[in-house]
Parts: sequence; structure tokens; C-alpha cells
Amino acid sequence: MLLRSQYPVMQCQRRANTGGGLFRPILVPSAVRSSKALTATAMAAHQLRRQPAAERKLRTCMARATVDGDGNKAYMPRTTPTDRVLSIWRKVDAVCFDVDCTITLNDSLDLLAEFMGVKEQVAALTSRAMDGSLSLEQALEERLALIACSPADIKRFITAHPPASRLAPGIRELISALQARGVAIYLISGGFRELTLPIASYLGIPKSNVFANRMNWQWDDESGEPTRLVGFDMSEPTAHNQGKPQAIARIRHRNPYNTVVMIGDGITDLEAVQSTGGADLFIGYGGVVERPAVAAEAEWYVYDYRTLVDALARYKVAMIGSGAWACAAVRMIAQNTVRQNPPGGEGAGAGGQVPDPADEFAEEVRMWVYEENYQGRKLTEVINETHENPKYFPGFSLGPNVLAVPSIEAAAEGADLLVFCAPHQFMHGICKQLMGKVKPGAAAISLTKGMRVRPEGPQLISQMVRRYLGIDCAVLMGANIATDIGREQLSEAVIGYDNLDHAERFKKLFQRPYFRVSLLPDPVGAEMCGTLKNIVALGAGMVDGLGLGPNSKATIIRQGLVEMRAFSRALYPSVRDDTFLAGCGVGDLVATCYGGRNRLVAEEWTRGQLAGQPRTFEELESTLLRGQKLQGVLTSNEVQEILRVRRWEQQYPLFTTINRIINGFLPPKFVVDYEVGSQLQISSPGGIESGAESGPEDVLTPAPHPPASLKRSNNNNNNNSMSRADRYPSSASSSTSSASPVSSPSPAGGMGPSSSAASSSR
Ligand SMILES: NC(=O)C1=CN([C@@H]2O[C@H](COP(=O)(O)OP(=O)(O)OC[C@H]3O[C@@H](n4cnc5c(N)ncnc54)[C@H](O)[C@@H]3O)[C@@H](O)[C@H]2O)C=CC1
Ligand SMILES: O=C(CO)COP(=O)(O)O
Repeated sequence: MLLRSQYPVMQCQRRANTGGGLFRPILVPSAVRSSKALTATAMAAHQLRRQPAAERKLRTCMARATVDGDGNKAYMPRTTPTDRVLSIWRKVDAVCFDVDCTITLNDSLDLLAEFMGVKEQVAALTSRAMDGSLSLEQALEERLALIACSPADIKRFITAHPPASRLAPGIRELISALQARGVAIYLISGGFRELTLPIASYLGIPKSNVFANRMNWQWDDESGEPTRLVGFDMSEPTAHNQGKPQAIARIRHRNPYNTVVMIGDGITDLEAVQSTGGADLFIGYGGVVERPAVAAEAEWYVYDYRTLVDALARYKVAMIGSGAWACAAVRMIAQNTVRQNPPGGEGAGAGGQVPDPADEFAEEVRMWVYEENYQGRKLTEVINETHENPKYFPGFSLGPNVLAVPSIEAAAEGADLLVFCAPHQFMHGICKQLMGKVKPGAAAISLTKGMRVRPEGPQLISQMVRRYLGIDCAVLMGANIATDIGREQLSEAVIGYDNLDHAERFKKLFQRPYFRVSLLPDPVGAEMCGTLKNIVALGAGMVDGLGLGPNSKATIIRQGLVEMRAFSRALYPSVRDDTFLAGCGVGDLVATCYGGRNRLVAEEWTRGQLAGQPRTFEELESTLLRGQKLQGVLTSNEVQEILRVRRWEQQYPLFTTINRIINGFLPPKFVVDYEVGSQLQISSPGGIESGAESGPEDVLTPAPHPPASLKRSNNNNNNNSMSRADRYPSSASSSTSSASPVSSPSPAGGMGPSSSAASSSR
């Protein structure tokens, strides 16, 4: 059992916890407490004399726990930050650094003293000041008196000890990483401006961000030149105890910073969190000198600045998917996450620092690859060796920082940002596999174009991710033909978002000079656009296959846009009109209708039909697209199921006609006669299933109200009492229509069960 008398530190701790939770228990047996030395502790008490009584008591008590008489550490520096500490560090607006033994490897005044030949005497005073056994004012005065240098001595000293030769390891990279994030850097030194400004200038820190003491000089009456050091200006805040928090209070008064962090090695730095207006967090640095009283009390104590760089908000990114678009997208991501300034490398840090936006993201990007054999080898191995995906995105380097991973769980593990870009028919399986395995609080974005049809109604891919993984999911949609983006041709995309913070982070992740990203607070509208334009692109391909010109294609595109908007708003009334004029709307529609895979395959399919040499879409997918996946045919079937169940078919004449054509109920020429094509009485293609993931149990409930924006045809009743058999005829004989198919459709290659249902009806 622990007795209070045995563990006084714990008692102090309990009191401390009521005052803001800055301290954690350190158990120190009485043997240690009663030990002889504790020098640093006693001296620290002197330094703390100006603090409020309760705080002073606590800190003295805590400090007692720091060193035993033999110099052994009886404290445990907090080298692992708490969540609170980490969160402050990651959102810091301004960082104030002490200079001597924090930025530099040595104390400037000690080095100057050595230069002036009074090293030992001055070092003893410095040490007493840092440990708190001597007041700052007194220590400074006594040291200056011993040094007694001239301005010329200072110039010679700086030449002999240039800033680059004096920096603590990793400080340049830390400052550079902070600057790249837009964090303001300040130097608050108990030393002198004359010695600090060259260091500030070397690190790219403006003079106005330097707080330090000023030397007073004796001036020569005749020459008007300063000649001899005669003390220092006591009016600077840094000339006194509690000067650092005062400097921070001034900084805060002048700038609207929410979060300020102080980093330093000494007791005076530790003070900077103690007063109102001081820093929100003190981080102790022990890489040059470890001061027990500071190490014991710092909320976070580090020995290596790399720790702080690594702990800065570094979002780990995972790409789920590895097809053409996934590869083009991961290539852009990798370009944004790769470090421009490798730590310590040429061009890093120093006055000419290049801000590195990549600091916000972890450099390595994991990409889940659906494993398959590629020319006798595992595709993941080939990708990791060549940095290229030769099957789905040949000819483009993905970047050395992309790691292909065959396990989806391993790819997603620990990721803060998840990018989904798999063909939509696989997304349900992917989500189920990742359930409970993604980092809580992670943010996702879907680049997938498509939807799922379930008994309750349609489900967009972003909705599926949100539902199964319990995380926010934005969408990135636009005219984004993968190979053109690989060639770095100008493209634009929108991020449809609910969570603006996440959207802005994703924008930074994707934005490239050739890839313009804008934000749109209509995620559903954007995703509906990306999904539906694939149906219209099939129609555009048919126009091309029929050998018709741009007028005809423009008609299909225009009507397609009208139906895309009407259908999106009928399902989701909150969808915005202007979304259809954005890059994800008309932009993507035009690009896909001219240069997409859906268009290409539909053109070939149409040619085959006209030539009497029909080929299925599946055949064309594997020959023309070499394993890439077509989305338009599945999406057409999925959308048609919604139209059919809700009795909206004739209000969407182009969608309906295209679906009838691809399922073999109408010849391709009807694409330009879509009004007629949708009105004709034909055998129903039967129960359409939503691609690989759906089954016959996917029953849609008819909507009680049809969309008002579209005119209903006379023969379209609004009967809500449709039976299950009506919705899912097991064959064409259970068609909702009694009429026979118009014309004699050529054998058609639909995809999935719907096409076989269509075939059996003929
Ligand atoms: N390719 C493009 O230019 C664009 C594509 N998109 C959309 O991006 C999404 C993904 O398309 P892409 O990256 O182009 O893929 P893709 O069509 O080029 O490649 C197919 C991908 O599916 C994977 N796959 C095959 N069988 C699988 C299975 N059983 N489970 C999971 N994955 C399997 C393959 O490994 C391959 O990575 C689609 O929704 C597409 O509409 C959006 C914009 C542009
Ligand atoms: O979505 C696309 C372009 O934005 C690509 O469409 P396809 O799948 O038809 O190539």
C-alpha cells in the first residue's frame, strides 16, 4: 500500500490535477527524497519565487522528485505526448523557440566568453542561471562584466562561429516543416539580440519575430562609435524572470494566434506556460543539455527534433483500388506527398528554404491492389519493383513512394485519409471487408462512379462507405479521363463534401498544377452526375457507332443532362441545379461522351450489331479494355430498375431507350429516336439486378410521388400496389407489358443476369 507520507509527490499531483492537469504522478521513494544533493531542485525554487504560492509549492514539490544525490535520474521525462499535447502541437499557429542550447548547440554568451578568454567563469554563472540558482538579471550583468567585449569583437566572433556551424541537429528541418504549414516562428532568447539576429536571419525568421536583450555600449565622444560593453537594456521583457511569458503575451496581443507553443531547454522557457497569456504548451528539449527540473516537468520532453517533425499532422493516405483512374489519382497524390526537401538534404532549411507542402502528409501512400498474375508474376511485386502498373496504367510512373499492398486490411490500416477508387460493383464487398478495420476519425473520399440498388432504394458509394465504415466520405468527380491526367493535361474536378475541413485536406492531397480542384457542398449531386453520365456515354458511343455526326451526339448529351438532373433531383431533392454546370456535371458528361471507355465500347458494340457480328459487352470489355471495367452498362441496369419500380420509365426516354438497346429489346438506331424507343410496348427485360453485389431480394419500393418535373405518359399508371412478382418476373413471361417486342432485336450482349433475362424473353 502506498502511504501519503511515503509519496509526497503523489499528494502534490492530486492538487495539481485540479488545476489544469499539467502534471502526472511520479513516484519517488523517500530514500530518494531525503538524499543529499538535489541541487537543481533547490535552485529551481529560487527561480520560482515570483509565482503564485500554490503553484510554487507544487512545482517545488515536483522538482524535488527529479535527481538523487548520485546524479541518477529519479524522474521520467514525458517522451510520449498525450493526445491533448499532440492535438495542441498539430494545430499550433506560432512556435516560440528559446535560442541557446535549443536552437544552438551552445550558449552564445558562453561561446563569446570563450572567444574573449573568460570561458570558465562565465559558464559557471550561466549554469546557475539556467538551473535557477541565480536571478537572470544578476547572471547577465555578471557575465557581461566578465566578457567586456567591443562591437568589433562581436563581428569577429560571428565570423568565427557562423550560425550554420552552431545549429542543433534537426532544428532547420523542424523550422522548415513548421514554416511550410504557415506556422509563425519566434525566437525568445535570454541572450542578446546582437548574437541572435544572425541565427534568425539564417533560419529565415524576420527580425520582428526576435525577442532578446540588447547590449548597452559606451560611446566614444570623439568618434561617435560604440566602444565597450557596459551592461544591458533592462527594459526588454527577456531581461527579467517571467520575461518569456511576457514576450509571448505581447506576441499574442499583436497576432490572433489560437495556439502557441514554447520550446526550450531551461527553467525560464518552462515558465512561459505558467502565466496567463503564455504558451498553451511547453515542450522541453534535452538534445543539447538535459536539465532535470525541466525534464521532470515538461509536458512533452524530446531529445531529437525529428520527433517533433514526425508528430506534426501527418496524414497517412491509403488508396483502395488500382485500376486506371486509381493509378492516375495515386500518382497525383504521391507527387503531393513526396518530400521536396529531404531532411538534411541540399536546399533544405537555411535562408533559402523551400516550403514543403508535403509535410502535411505521410510520404508513403499505400495502394490496395486486387492481386492477380501479370506475365507470371504477382502484380503487386511488379508495381513495387517498377513503380508502374503495367496492366491498368502502363507507361506512367506512380512514384517511388507508392507501395502496392495485396491485403486490403493492411493497406487501410492506420490510414487517416482513405481514397476509394474501385469499380462500383466491388465496393459493397470492399466496404464489408473493411468494416471495423479503419481508423476511427479517418476521412474518406470516393472517386468511384456508380451506385448500388437495394430493397430500400439506391445507395451511392459515399453513402455506403459512411454507413459501413462509420466515417465521413466526400466525393471527387469531374472530367477525369485517367490517361490524360497521367499525361498531366489540364483537368478539373470538384470535391463534393459535407465536412469542409476534410474537403480542404483532400483538395491539398489532389491539387496539382494540371489538376484543378474546387469544392462543392453538394456531394450527392456530384456523385449522381458521375454515376449517370456513364449511361449517356453509352448513347454517345451508339451515335458514333451509327456513324452520325456531332449534331446527333449533342442532342444525346443535352437530353442526357436533362435526365441526369431530373433523376438526381427526383431521388434527392436537395441536389443543386448549378452542380450540373460544374466540372462534375456537363464537364464530365462531355469528356466521357467524347473520350471515355463507355463511349468506346458502345461504339464497337453498335458496329458489331450493325455488321451482324454482335459481341457482348463483356467480350468487348476484356478485349478493348484489357480488364478495365465498364460502369455504364451496370449503371444503366441499376437505374432502370429504379425507373421501372417507380414507374418513371417513360419520363426518362433516353435512359430507358439506351437500356432497352443494350439489353437487346431495341436496335441501336433508336438511340436518336429515344422518345419513340421509350414509348414502345416491349417485353420487360425482367428483374434487373445491380451488378455483382445484388440478388433477387433487392426489391425497390415504388415511390409514392413521381417527379413533378417530368411529364407522365398516359399509359403510365401510378399504382403503388405492385406485387413482388411484378417487380421481379422470373422470366420474360412475367413481363409487366403484354405487348411483344418491337422489331426483332439482334442478339445483344448485356452484362449480368439482366442480359440473360433479356435473351430468354426473345
Ligand atoms: N478510368 C478512368 O478514366 C476513370 C474512372 N473513373 C471511375 O473510377 C472507378 C475505378 O475505375 P478504374 O480505376 O479506372 O478501374 P479500371 O476499370 O481501370 O480497372 C478495374 C479494376 O478493378 C479491379 N478488380 C477486378 N476484379 C476485382 C474484384 N473482384 N474485386 C475488386 N477489384 C477488382 C482490377 O484489379 C482493377 O484495378 C470506376 O467507378 C470508374 O467509373 C472515374 C474517372 C475516370
Ligand atoms: O469517368 C470518366 C471520366 O471522367 C471515365 O469514363 P469511362 O469509364 O467511360 O472512361
